[in-house]
Amino acid sequence: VDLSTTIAGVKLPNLLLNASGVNCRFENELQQLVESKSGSLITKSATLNSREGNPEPRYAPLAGSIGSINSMGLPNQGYEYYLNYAKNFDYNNTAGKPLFISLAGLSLAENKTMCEAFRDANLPCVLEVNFSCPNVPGKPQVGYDMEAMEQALQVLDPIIGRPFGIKLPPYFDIAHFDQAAAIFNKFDNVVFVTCINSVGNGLAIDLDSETALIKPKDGFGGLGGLLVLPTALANVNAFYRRLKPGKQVIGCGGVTSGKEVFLHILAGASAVEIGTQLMEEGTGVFERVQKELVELMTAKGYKSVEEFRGKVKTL
Ligand SMILES: CC(C)(C)CCc1c(C(=O)O)[nH]c(=O)[nH]c1=O
Repeated sequence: VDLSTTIAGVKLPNLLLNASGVNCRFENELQQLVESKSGSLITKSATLNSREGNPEPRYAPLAGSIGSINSMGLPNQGYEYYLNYAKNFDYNNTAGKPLFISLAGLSLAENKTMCEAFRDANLPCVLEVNFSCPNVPGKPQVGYDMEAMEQALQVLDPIIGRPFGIKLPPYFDIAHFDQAAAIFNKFDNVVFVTCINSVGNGLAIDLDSETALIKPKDGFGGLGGLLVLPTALANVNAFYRRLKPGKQVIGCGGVTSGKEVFLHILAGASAVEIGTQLMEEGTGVFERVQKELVELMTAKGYKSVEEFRGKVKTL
């Protein structure tokens, strides 16, 4: 069974990787991913300067293993740490794993500086710009501001100057799928979108203590895990149907087993990320999920993901 795939011109030995933000802030965590059965790895979204992030508790699993909530606040080592990691990365590593770099500038100027630095370094890593990053205070995140998103791409696309991707928040209105896809179709270097980032501003409350689970933002935080699966599949399929040929979708959201990876591929995903389940289970999740996916594909008679990618049937 062939689980390999190619994204932005780089070959992933298998289509599984971590969701940016989980197990990928520090070099030792990234090394664990290199040594795991993932097909590639992505770094924690970087800002210009290093950040400690929000006060803890800032992540919590939800009761009944239905998902997670987080308001990490972009804790990261600053973009130069990840640039240096990318410079020293062994691109010919035994597993042949490519490296993805996530950037989340707190302003367009920050994103410009970081993209220029990566361009000048001319490394084989693939950039993913996190559009869930905040915009002007009081305005919605860039991903929810179509004008700001297009303007950001008009500035960043020529600077990045080669194939890159965008991490997107979930959309819930068909008109937003149409508007966002129309924007991405204008930029030839935008070769993939990663759907979805966490479902924004949920509130998880503990019944016994009558208290929010996490400290930042009065307990408001992004939702992940199984509970976001249908929203993730919809976003993957909406962009799969709307993006020009040659552009791909990386699926993220709700993956706990081989079953959900299969569904993401059926919806149109070319690669699939694991966040909450990786946080809860550790990097062994990649071997388990890969085995389950192979068993499922074999039971269904599929030898490669191409045979069923995007082939979700409708009634
Ligand atoms: C939410 C932001 C802090 C603006 C960006 C970083 C981020 C975070 C985070 O660092 O809180 N958590 C997520 O689930 N997704 C993200 O993209």
